[in-house]
Amino acid sequence: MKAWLMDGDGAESPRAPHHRTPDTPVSLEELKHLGVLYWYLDPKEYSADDTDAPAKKQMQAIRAERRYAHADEVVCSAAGMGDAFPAKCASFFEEHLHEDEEIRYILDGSGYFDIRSPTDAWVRIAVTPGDMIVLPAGAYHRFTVDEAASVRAVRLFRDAPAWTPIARGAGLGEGDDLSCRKSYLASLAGGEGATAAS
Ligand SMILES: CSCCC(=O)C(=O)O
Ligand SMILES: [Fe+2]
Repeated sequence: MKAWLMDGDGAESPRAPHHRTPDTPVSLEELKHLGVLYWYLDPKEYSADDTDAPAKKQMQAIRAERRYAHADEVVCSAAGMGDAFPAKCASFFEEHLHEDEEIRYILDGSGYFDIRSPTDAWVRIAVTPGDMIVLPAGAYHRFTVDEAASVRAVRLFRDAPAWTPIARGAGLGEGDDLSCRKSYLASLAGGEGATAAS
């Protein structure tokens, strides 16, 4: 996992890295201030079916602690999605939030999760196999594959899955009015988040 502040909003070419010049890395500590959680679970030691595989055990421990009852797999590629791939990519890349955490464990391929900094800059988080990431409820974010255009990931969820993305409206949009958004903003203001990755 690597993260950096993006140069611009990436709208013209979502799959390009969009590093600033000079590069402006964002540390794991700064991501923590944004409410992002991160683990590395060695993908060579992960098996979906073998509960004795070390990385699977680690995942089970995280799931138990954080009450992630639901798990499934998502394949995001032309091969995996066929004709639906371009439209799916477009919808993943629309800025949105969820009322619950977004949890992903990368199995194959790579991609970018983008999350807003407290000053509304985009922080780009590059993920590769072994990366397990949690984006907090109420945080505006988006996802894109990178130039290799393929990713396979485990999706985890508390209770029954509700993947509904809530778009950021213009001004006082839908997302801005939700209690999860207000809680998230309060968590930033209460910590050192207000100065992180700005
Ligand atoms: C790396 S997971 C693919 C994208 C996705 O599931 C999402 O954005 O919700
Ligand atoms: Fe999302």
